[in-house]
This record gives sequence, structure tokens and C-alpha cells, in this order.
Amino acid sequence: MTMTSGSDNALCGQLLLIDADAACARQTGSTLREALLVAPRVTHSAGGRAAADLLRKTRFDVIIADLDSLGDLSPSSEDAMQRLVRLAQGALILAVAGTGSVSAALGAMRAGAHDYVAKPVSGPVLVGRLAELAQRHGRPRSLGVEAEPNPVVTDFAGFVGASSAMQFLYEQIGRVATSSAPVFITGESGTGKDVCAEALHSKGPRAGNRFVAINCAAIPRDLMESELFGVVRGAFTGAHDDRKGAAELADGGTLFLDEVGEMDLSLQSKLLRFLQTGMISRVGETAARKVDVRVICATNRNPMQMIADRQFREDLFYRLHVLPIHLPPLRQRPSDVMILTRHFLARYAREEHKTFAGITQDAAQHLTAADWPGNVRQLQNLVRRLVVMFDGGEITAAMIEAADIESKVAPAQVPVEAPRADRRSILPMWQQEQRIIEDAIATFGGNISMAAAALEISPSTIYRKRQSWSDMAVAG
Ligand SMILES: Nc1ncnc2c1ncn2[C@@H]1O[C@H](COP(=O)(O)OP(=O)(O)OP(=O)(O)O)[C@@H](O)[C@H]1O
Repeated sequence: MTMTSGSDNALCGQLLLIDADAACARQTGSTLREALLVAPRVTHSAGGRAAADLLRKTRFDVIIADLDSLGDLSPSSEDAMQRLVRLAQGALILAVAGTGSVSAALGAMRAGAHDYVAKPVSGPVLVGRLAELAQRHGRPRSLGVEAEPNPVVTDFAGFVGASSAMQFLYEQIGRVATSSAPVFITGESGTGKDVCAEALHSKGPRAGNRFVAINCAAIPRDLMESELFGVVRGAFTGAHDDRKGAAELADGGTLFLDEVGEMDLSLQSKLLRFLQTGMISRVGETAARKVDVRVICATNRNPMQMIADRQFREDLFYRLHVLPIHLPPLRQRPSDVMILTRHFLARYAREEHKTFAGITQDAAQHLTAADWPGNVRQLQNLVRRLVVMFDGGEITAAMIEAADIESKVAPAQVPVEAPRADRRSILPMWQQEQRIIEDAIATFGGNISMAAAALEISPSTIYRKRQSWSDMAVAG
């Protein structure tokens, strides 16, 4: 772990916390205050009506609204949220949704909330989501920077990066690593979810035992159960021997389920039972065995959308979503781009026995301003290509241009029907748009981030549009 001096951006500002009962609000508020390191700026409101009154008189920077507490404003939390949004004067709004209320969370987002978290939620997680939110909406300053200066960590357990988002992540990993509770990692492709899972293992008490990773998207469906839980000889054609599955191999250690949302629904039920009982049965055996693993899972898709689309069991989600960690995309932490570039340049130059003098200012500007839809993986690949293609000297913008094949890859070849003569056959714009987007998603095997990158829109645009299409389908 490397540290340099600097200041950490803890979040504060005028904050309104809307919770059902004042006692609970006081408790959450104090955790929040401890995490924020500011005492006087959290205002509590017991319920939606009192919050609306407060909002008419006072301007807040951030509103955290427990959706269960807004019933006195309107029986529909979506409607209540709409009213708060109208009064919020541009405040960032984070909705807190109760366990099992996915539709309420989606409704709140439709009504104008900027983000949501699911209950139970700890102070540090809340602070992280707020910091992310502020950064995403380009206003970290309006929320104030009041914390004590902290040393800036530039690398941590496989991660490189010094941005405030990464500082929060390192701290979160350090805290969460000591627990045995399940961790749910989200983040776009290439943001470091695998790195995060391994960091949690290596920093925790299970580090001396095995870390077993299983990619639920890469294993054929009919083999997945035996890969996960093992198999006894003769259970099916090809099962020549008794074999342990990933869960048993990870006994005493960590089981990492990557792309967990791709798991078959029937296997999701078995995984849920395993999480509830700690017992597994190999395929073909009736006896159950006890295994002690810490489960970490990851997905680059929106789990709430997957639940809404009935691809992911809601009860399993809440079992797994005990300690959520979200990895921010690289475009939201541009200050990390050059640190990562130098890190990869040094590494690949060493491997290829080459020497590079540095990076020109133009080149650095070019890299820092890029959008990086493939996140750190894309940057890493680019630097590797640069090192292979060139023999040393200073990295220039022209060299980057030559090596940056990813951004030259043509967008997905989406078949668009030629216009027909019959006017009645012309589809409305939204349906044509829907077809183009769904085709692009299918082209990338359901990977929204990649489809979004090819269409040159953000993944959140796709999620938002999908929601509006399903609304139209319901209304129509
Ligand atoms: N902050 C970081 N510092 C250094 N290397 C990183 C960082 N983040 C990611 N990487 C590197 O980027 C590559 C992609 O990371 P990783 O596989 O963990 O991403 P991911 O989020 O799991 O992607 P996917 O969803 O596609 O599986 C890896 O080579 C990893 O080592």
C-alpha cells in the first residue's frame, strides 16, 4: 500500500434525512454524522409531510428519503417522491427502499430520485453512495469538503488509483473484509470487480484458505450445478469420478460468483438454500455436507432491473446484497487515468524490456479526457499495445491515436430495415429506437455496457429507456 499526502473528500453540506420515526432517524443520522465527520448539518424529518414543510423554507444539498416514511404525503411512494422533487430545488435525492420493494425503488427513480439504496444500509455505504452521486452530478464542491486531511493511498491490494472514489473503496474493502457476510459487487465491465473480490479475500481472516472463483456466464447451464456443488460418480454421463464443486473447494475460504445474474433460476433456488443452511449436496447424492464459505458475488448488470425482468430472484438478491460495493467507472474518476497509465506503462515496458521516457502533455490530456467505456481494462489494453507497437521514447498523442483500435471499432452492425413505400408500416420513433437498442444488446450477448458503448450512449440511458418502454406497454 502506498500513501501520499493530500486531502480526502468527505461529504457534508445541508442534508435532510426523512425517516419514519424520529428515534430511528436519530440513530441513522448519528451514524451518518460519524461517517461524515460533521455534527450539525443533518436535519431530521419524521415523515414526508414534515419534510415538504421544511423544503418550502430551507434549501438542502442532499435529501435521503426512506420511501416507507412518505406515506403521509401520498399513498404512492412514486407520487410522494414527485412532490419532494418539485420542492427540492435541485438537491440530490437518494431514495432508501425497503427490502422487497424493487418496484418502489424504480418508481422513485422514475419520479426523479437520483439514486436508491436498499435497506438495511450502513452509514459508510450511504456516504459512499452520496459521494458517488455528487461526483456523477459534477458537484462535489457544493457538498463541501470538511474532513481532516487524510493520507492519499495510491495502490491497494491490486488496485491502483488515488481519486476520492478509490479512497472510499479501499476503506470500504478494509472494513468489509473482516466480516463473513456476503458481499455484492456491482460496476461496469472492466472496473475491477475481480480485483475487488480478491482484495476482500486477501485482506480478510480467510486469506490463508482458498479463493475459488466461478464465472456463472462462462459455464454451460447444465454443468453449472456440478461445478458449484460437485458431483458423485455416475450421476450423469461423463461423471466418471466423485468431484468437489467450487463451494466445497472454497471451504474455510471465499467463493466468488462472478456474473451471478446469469445463473439459471432453478440453480438460484439451490444457491439460496445453501446460503440459508450452509449445506450442499453434490449432484447425484442425497446426503448434505456442511461447508463454511464467505460468498462474494458480482455483476455488471443492474440487479434491480434483472429482478424486475424476473431474471434474478428477489429473495436471493437480498440474501446476497448484505454488504454492497459499487465500483465507479473510470470516466467518473479522471484523476486516476494518468496514475493507471504510468503504472501499466512501467509494468509492460519492464515485461517487454523497453524504456519509455514518459508521456507528452498532449497525450496525457487526450487520455484524461477520454470516456473509457471499457474502463480500466480498455486503458490497460491500450497501454500494452503502445508498448508492443513502439520501441521507446515519449508517448505522444499520435502514438495513442495509432494504438487506440477499440475506439475505431465500428458500432454494432444493427440491421435497419429499408423504409417501405406503405406509410402505415412506418413505426413510431420510440419503437424503432427500441429495436435498435435491443438488437445491439442481443449482439453483445445481453451485455448492456458493451451495447451502450457501441451505440455511444450511456448504460443508464438504456436502463431508462427500457423502463419507459415497459411503462408504455403497461399504459397501452
Ligand atoms: N484500479 C485498478 N488498478 C489496477 N488494475 C485494475 C484496476 N481496475 C481494474 N484493473 C485491471 O483491469 C482488468 C479488468 O479488471 P476486472 O477483471 O477485475 O474487471 P471486472 O469489473 O471484473 O470486469 P468484467 O465485468 O468484464 O468481468 C484486470 O486486468 C485488472 O487487473
